[in-house]
Amino acid sequence: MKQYKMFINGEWISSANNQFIESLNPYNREIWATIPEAGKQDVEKAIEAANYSFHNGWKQTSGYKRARKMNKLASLIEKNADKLAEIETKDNGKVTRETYKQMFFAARAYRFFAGYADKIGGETIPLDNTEMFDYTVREPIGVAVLITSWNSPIQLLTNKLAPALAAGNSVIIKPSEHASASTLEIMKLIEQSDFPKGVVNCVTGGGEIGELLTQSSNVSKISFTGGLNAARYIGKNAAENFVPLTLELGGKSPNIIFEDADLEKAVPGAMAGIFASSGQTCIAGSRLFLHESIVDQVSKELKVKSENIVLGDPTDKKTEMGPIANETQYNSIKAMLKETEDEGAKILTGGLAERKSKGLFIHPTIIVDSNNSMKVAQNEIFGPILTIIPFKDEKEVVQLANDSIYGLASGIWTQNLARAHRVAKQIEAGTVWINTYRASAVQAPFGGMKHSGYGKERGLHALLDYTKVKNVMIDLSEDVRDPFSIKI
Ligand SMILES: NC(=O)C1=CN([C@@H]2O[C@H](COP(=O)(O)OP(=O)(O)OC[C@H]3O[C@@H](n4cnc5c(N)ncnc54)[C@H](OP(=O)(O)O)[C@@H]3O)[C@@H](O)[C@H]2O)C=CC1
Ligand SMILES: CCCCCC/C=C/C(=O)O
Repeated sequence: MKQYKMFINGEWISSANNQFIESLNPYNREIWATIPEAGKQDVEKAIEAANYSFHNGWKQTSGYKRARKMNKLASLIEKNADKLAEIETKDNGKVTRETYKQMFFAARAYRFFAGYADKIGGETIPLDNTEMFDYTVREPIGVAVLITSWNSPIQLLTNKLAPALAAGNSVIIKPSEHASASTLEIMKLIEQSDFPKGVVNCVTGGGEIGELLTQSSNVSKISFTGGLNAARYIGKNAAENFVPLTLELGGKSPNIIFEDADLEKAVPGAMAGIFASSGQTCIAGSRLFLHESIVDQVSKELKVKSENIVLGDPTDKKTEMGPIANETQYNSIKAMLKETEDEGAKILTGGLAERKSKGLFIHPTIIVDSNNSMKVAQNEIFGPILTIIPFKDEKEVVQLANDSIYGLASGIWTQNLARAHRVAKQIEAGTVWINTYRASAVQAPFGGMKHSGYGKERGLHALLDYTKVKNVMIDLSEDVRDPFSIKI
């Protein structure tokens, strides 16, 4: 049994009250590691360490020096990709064919943001009064709290940590209690990358630890990936202390296939949208809108293909879908499937079939005879459940696609260029994929609209979200000013 420790102020520590959480492998349902369960004392220690490091050196460190450490971290991630992928898979059941690739994507992100670290400049601003000189500087915000979910711990962490460090902030990380191990493995690499102690801290434990962190008046930025309920608490806490917030929340993303689409590409695209990661991804294309003329053909193809998906050991390269990441999520998916049947929608394939192995498996499931108002089409399931909804024309499908509280991602499949742009313009979502789905790039800003959150991760937008702008105005004239009137 592996016994992890937390990383606070450059030291590896157990929780002050010696409590811990057990980590369960969702494939064999064996407890394989223990993680410290932090208490108030540990949280306070992390906040103090992060503030001390920020004010005593880190905020004055040059971008070039920050970049060198980040590039070192990137190389270490690449070197340890196998091990990191294996640990992440053990913790959340995501297939290693994806987790392994994600490690190189993470390394790429650290390099991308490292490239920006020594280029965070300001602007000189021409004023109406030409005897005044005005410029801006971008400064790090201070101590950032980074809270992540269990579905892709390293990727979600990287989306936050890379821009936060590039901009010169100190951080306190709180991974999900369901999958903290890979984040703690990253802390080992942080230690080897020569970041000053206290710049990167990681406290582990449940939601109450996140609550304590976000209630603190000694943090200056919060970035959260998770669900709506926790986001509401965090939003209130952030508002109490006027702390800027980035929220990456859920989705119920529309994937639209028009009658003129190249179905050879669109069908695997629809599958990538919902069955990759066993559907446990915020960008899941869980609502598949099919033009009425292709519903029968595409449904049949999807049924056959999804019944051939290889479920099994997530560490086996041949496995396409691993287990559901944890018992809570597994039970929540099962409850939603039951509700779907009660609502009168039909399960074309998959559903609540008994699992043959010990693991927490849910078969790839396709729902038909449903409409966009049903709960299965409105509630985020975070599992391999695809709802097929027919549509008549462009106008109707845009209205249906936007009829959701969420606005994270979307897909459009068509060979008509004008239609692709027209629909992209009308869709209320932070990401629109055209003739692809679940494609990723470190340069492209990612983040939701509506209840999917606000703020951006990845790309230059993410970096700027970890900076604050200061304006400096200098009077170059020899004038003695009128004290009782504004100077313009
Ligand atoms: N937009 C995006 O980029 C992504 C969004 N998500 C969304 O995340 C959700 C699923 O993740 P899940 O982990 O179950 O979500 P939760 O909101 O339950 O948890 C997310 C993180 O927040 C912590 N947390 C829980 N309650 C609080 C609180 N009151 N204050 C501070 N922190 C808290 C959790 O701790 P703990 O788990 O230890 O209790 C965890 O670390 C889905 O809605 C999904 O769509 C997921 C991936 C990507
Ligand atoms: C443009 C894609 C960004 C995805 C960020 C979070 C998703 C995690 C996952 O799919 O596992």
